[in-house]
Amino acid sequence: MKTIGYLGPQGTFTELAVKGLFKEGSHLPFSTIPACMDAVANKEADLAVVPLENAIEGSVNLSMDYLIHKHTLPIIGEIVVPIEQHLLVAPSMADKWKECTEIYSHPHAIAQCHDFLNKELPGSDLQYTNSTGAAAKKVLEESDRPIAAIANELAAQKYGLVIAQKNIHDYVNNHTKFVILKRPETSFQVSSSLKTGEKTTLMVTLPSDYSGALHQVLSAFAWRKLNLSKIESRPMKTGLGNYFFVIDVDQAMDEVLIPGVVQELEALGCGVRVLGSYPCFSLQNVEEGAKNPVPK
Ligand SMILES: O=C(O)C(=O)C[C@]1(C(=O)O)C=C[C@@H](O)C=C1
Repeated sequence: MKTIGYLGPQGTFTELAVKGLFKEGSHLPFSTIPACMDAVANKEADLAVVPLENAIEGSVNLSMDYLIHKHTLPIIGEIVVPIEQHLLVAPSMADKWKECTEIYSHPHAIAQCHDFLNKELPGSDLQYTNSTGAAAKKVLEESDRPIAAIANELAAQKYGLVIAQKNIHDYVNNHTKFVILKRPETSFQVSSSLKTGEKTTLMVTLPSDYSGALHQVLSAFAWRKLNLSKIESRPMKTGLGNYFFVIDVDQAMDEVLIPGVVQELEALGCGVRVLGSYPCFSLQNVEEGAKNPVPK
């Protein structure tokens, strides 16, 4: 039976992703994203599920940077989860939620709700936690104080809180993409009826900064008619102006086209690392009850 590490505690969106995709195996919460990835590298867990990108707030840089700079953990799957942020308070604060002076949540969750917070709770202190689940737990632990958490329905159930305001995220179509990581030497694969497609993710570094360098990189994909669904630059952390690119190709690794791109880029002097070629899944059309199961 495999152990799946996730960003905990119970009641996070990452737990929803894990519960949606893995019907078997034991689910092990970790309090930070790095701890989750360390657990796979150290063989404490077989797989890790961590958030990578949100539709409103963009990339979860901590996950991406840790993957690039700390551990070489291949991506073996991606799962997209619809995100509904709610304002949770202790039952005694249900009718007095406007009196809350401190709002706790993960930085991404707070960023998804800035309009709501400005309008409904102006002047409140925004306090960052490692996850939305940790924020809900904090509200339970300090239920005698006027504090609230931004978190999901599962967290409300788990920590005995009430939803004072539902769907407080500023834009509809809020989704977060999570990736599933394994150790290089293991051979786990993820399969599920929730599959929506396949993807290959490459990390590319340029040999030096010269005019047209990125254009040359992109042409290697373009003339092969390989569709890219994402390109993002992140600092190499070696000095100002030094970047690497993370490129998502809209198809699985094949025997000709993607290896051809890799060879062409290497011939140009680029560094190329395949971060993974993997199936993509989505919880978008899963019924509410299955998406937000009440924890046992
Ligand atoms: O805190 C959680 O519940 C998480 O799973 C983390 C996370 C994130 O890192 O973006 C995941 C989804 C939401 O976008 C908010 C927070």
